[in-house]
Amino acid sequence: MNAQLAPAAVDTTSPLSVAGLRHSYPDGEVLRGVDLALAPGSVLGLIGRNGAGKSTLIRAMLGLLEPAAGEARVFGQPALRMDDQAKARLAYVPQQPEALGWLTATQLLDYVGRFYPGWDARFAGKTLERWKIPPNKLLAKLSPGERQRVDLIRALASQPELLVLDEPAAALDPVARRELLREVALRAGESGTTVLFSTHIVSDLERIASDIAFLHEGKLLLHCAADDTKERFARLWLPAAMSAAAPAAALSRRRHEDGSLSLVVERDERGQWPEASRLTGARVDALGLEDLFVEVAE
Ligand SMILES: Nc1ncnc2c1ncn2[C@@H]1O[C@H](COP(=O)(O)OP(=O)(O)OP(=O)(O)O)[C@@H](O)[C@H]1O
Repeated sequence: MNAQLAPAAVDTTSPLSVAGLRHSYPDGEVLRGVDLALAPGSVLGLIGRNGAGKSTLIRAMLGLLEPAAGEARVFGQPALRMDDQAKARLAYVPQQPEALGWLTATQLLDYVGRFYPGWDARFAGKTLERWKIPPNKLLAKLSPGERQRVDLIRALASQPELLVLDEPAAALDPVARRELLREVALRAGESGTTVLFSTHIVSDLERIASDIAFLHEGKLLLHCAADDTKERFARLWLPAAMSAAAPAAALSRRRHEDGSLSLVVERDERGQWPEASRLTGARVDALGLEDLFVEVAE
């Protein structure tokens, strides 16, 4: 478990990792020192509010953007200088579909399939049908959801070892979203595919993520096993008279109109809640993932 991660050296055994990543746009700093390494076969859900920097982080992790500082590695290689073999082992679906609007879905899939040794043409054909994509319509004329589904089919049919999806559910209806999540979970379970997906839909995380990373104001606030969150974090409520006893280390702190305090707290290394929770009148409430996200992101 890592809350407020300390800077780390890049992990060369991880399929995808970054250390000390910083990046700024003219409007200001977006990533302020991110360290993150995916375990092989894990499904990491990257969550954060709109504009938190998720897409920027993903692009930097894949070498599509040169960060101001820090290092990203894919299969142990520097992301900015990945060789073709490494590129063929990964699939990335960006939030915005790539151009190529003059091709039909069938043409696109036939074309890109040639570049991947493990291309599963049968899966591509069957899924086009199952996901009801008009195979012979120009991509430019498809709806955003249909277009996104073509990109997802393209990513999955290449049978990647590493699958990176930036807001994969953004343009999908609930049925398509559920199908996609099922497919991703299947890949991770059966083929050991390592998956990174960004989202702000907490229920998607709960469905398939083995790990979650929470990006907030350019930093990773949490990075832990998804199942751990209920055990490790809670909301501590202290009446006004006890607010001076509030622990200094809290992931969030909110003062109510009556002077009472709500804090998101974490168990210490001995598994104990902060001392203030044992004061008479203090209350510790369990926090679901959605509550945790809302409390900390506010
Ligand atoms: N090319 C760019 N030039 C300037 N600013 C940018 C650029 N790309 C992103 N930004 C800014 O950087 C911040 C982070 O953007 P980013 O797209 O990485 O966030 P995000 O977490 O993926 O957001 P969302 O959930 O809304 O997709 C935003 O404030 C955005 O306006």
